[in-house]
Amino acid sequence: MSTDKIKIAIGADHAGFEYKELLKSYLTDYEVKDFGTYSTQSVDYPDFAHPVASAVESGEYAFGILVCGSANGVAITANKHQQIRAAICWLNELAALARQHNNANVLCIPARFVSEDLAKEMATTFINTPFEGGRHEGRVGKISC
Ligand SMILES: O=C(CO)[C@H](O)[C@H](O)[C@H](O)COP(=O)(O)O
Repeated sequence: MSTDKIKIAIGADHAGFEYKELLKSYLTDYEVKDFGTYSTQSVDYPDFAHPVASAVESGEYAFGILVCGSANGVAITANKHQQIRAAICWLNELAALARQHNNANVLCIPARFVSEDLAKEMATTFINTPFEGGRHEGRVGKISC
């Protein structure tokens, strides 16, 4: 039986693994697919950011959440995908603005720089904040070369 839950693709490297597990347990109102990594063993973040970005880019998943130590690596990787707008957020207001102004579809969380509670708050805010459109529509449209 299909669910009507919002579909979320989540991924992390070893530095984001524990936050990914925390978010999976927290985001029970959504259909969350875990693209790995699956332990704290050192791995390469592109190996997990690309599959999440592709899953969102395909349209199968509404949003992606990527977690690594600084969020820089996963964001740089995800933004290589033409249809991805990945935003690094370290304040809840930034998570809201990424959706409102940039129509971001991937949230990148710096696990080594934010609390567990803030990570959970940002994820919920990101998923539930609509894009404002209006003056932002044209700007976002100019992002893709
Ligand atoms: O974005 C990153 C790298 O640009 C992430 O922060 C990685 O999680 C980090 O580089 C991992 O560092 P480590 O010393 O290999 O754990």
